[in-house]
Amino acid sequence: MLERIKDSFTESIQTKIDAAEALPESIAKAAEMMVHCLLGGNKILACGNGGSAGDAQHFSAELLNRYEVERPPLPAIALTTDSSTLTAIANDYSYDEVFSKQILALGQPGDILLAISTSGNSGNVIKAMEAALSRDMTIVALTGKDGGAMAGLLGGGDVEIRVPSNVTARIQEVHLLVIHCLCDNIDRTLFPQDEQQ
Ligand SMILES: O=C(CO)[C@@H](O)[C@H](O)[C@H](O)[C@H](O)COP(=O)(O)O
Ligand SMILES: [Zn+2]
Repeated sequence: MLERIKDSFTESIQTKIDAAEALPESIAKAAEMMVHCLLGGNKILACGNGGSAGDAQHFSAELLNRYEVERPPLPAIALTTDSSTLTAIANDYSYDEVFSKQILALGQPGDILLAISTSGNSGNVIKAMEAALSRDMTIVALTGKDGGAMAGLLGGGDVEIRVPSNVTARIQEVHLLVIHCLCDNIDRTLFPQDEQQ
């Protein structure tokens, strides 16, 4: 078991080293899109399943509260938290529509969907992307593996941040780092401070 634990650390570190080579440009582009969105008075909607639902909530909490810099709250909504809405949509329609119906209600042109899936194949995240596109929103997709069906839905104005790994847990571990990089970029672009490095 000790060996398995050490192997998990090694694998996680290696995935982050690989991601540090592959992802900075797409993370910077996503952060730029988010800054532009927020400066325009728009908001960011986030969704995902399981661990990725936690990531969506982690992201919205950093924006609504704060990341590292003292600054005003920024507008973001995790679509994963309202159990009444989620159960009603899943019960009356289908689980695939739990995010898309919320986006059709709340999404405005210029808003961003942060769509998180390690496989890129979660049906409700795919439907969320379709709903976002129908609302003239742009998409930042956090994926892994081969990008799945999500990769094929993205247009030129969207960005995919695909973690170079086939292991769900390792991909999730990098997704969290990517989310913190996005928050850091947003903070430092919108609220530059002398004492920041
Ligand atoms: O956290 C984990 C696995 O580490 C799980 O809860 C995982 O997020 C769930 O199985 C998700 O349903 C996987 O969905 P996805 O990443 O393929 O979109
Ligand atoms: Zn997990």
